Amino acid sequence: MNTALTIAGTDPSGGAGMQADLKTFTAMKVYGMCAITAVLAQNTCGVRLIENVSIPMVEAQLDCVFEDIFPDAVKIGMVSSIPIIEAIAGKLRQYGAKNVVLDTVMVSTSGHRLIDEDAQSALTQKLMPLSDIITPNLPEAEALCGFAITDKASQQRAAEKIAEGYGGYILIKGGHFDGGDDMLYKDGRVRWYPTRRVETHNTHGTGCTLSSAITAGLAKGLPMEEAVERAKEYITGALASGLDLGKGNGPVDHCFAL
Ligand SMILES: Nc1ncnc2c1ncn2[C@@H]1O[C@H](COP(=O)(O)OP(=O)(O)OP(=O)(O)O)[C@@H](O)[C@H]1O
Ligand SMILES: Cc1ncc(COP(=O)(O)O)c(N)n1
Repeated sequence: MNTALTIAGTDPSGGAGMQADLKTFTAMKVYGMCAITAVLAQNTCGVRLIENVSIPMVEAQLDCVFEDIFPDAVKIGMVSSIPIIEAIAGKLRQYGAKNVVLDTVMVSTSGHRLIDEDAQSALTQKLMPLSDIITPNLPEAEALCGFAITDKASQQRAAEKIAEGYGGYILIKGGHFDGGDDMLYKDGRVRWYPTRRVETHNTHGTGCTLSSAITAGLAKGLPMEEAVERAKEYITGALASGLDLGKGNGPVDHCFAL
């Protein structure tokens, strides 16, 4: 069985963070593992409290995984502080982690900041160089490229700008364009993944789910373009299934195909 590790924060209501990642790994028949960076009190309505895990605990969790069950792919989700980012970068380098997917989590759907403002540059300087793909949404891509993205042409220019300091794949998700398409970019090559828009407010954790589905595909040995294609099919199916839970933006149905 192929194996995947997520390094992420928690969501006790089960729709985002490591809970979403592990459900996605399981639904895609990959053995899922998890190192927790922060414990969050959150639900479909919003984030109430965040407690970062200590650095020795982050490092020890990663040692436990890498020394025992070496993951075929690794996803990095919420990493909120500079010391946590540095600890993760050190361990990924020490163990030679492969197939690294970096979901550049900055702000939750509910508008809560999930990364310290001063940690954003550590994310780009320390974790991006270790990643095979980054998966920013539109606001995150704007933060990375430094200008506004208003249409497909500027979405592509943003990827070109981000690529000036980064050699991996860049997937700029178009979800925040009200059903815009996702764009995969590398070395001047562009591939668009059309979005079949689902009319729903239940979108909590879509970014987490898409990036962990890509991670599962890479763990199975799929080439990047195919891993993104399968992941896009998976998130569309999970949204379209019609699960309706919670009082806010509900979770997607990770188990729609089981
Ligand atoms: N209503 C929708 N219908 C179809 N696909 C959607 C919808 N909303 C989001 N998606 C898809 O879900 C994926 C993640 O999208 P989005 O751009 O919302 O990322 P995100 O902002 O990181 O997600 P999150 O809500 O977890 O923060 C993309 O592939 C996007 O096209
Ligand atoms: C632990 C954790 N990681 C990531 C997200 C972003 O997901 P969303 O933007 O859908 O709230 C989240 N809410 N919680």
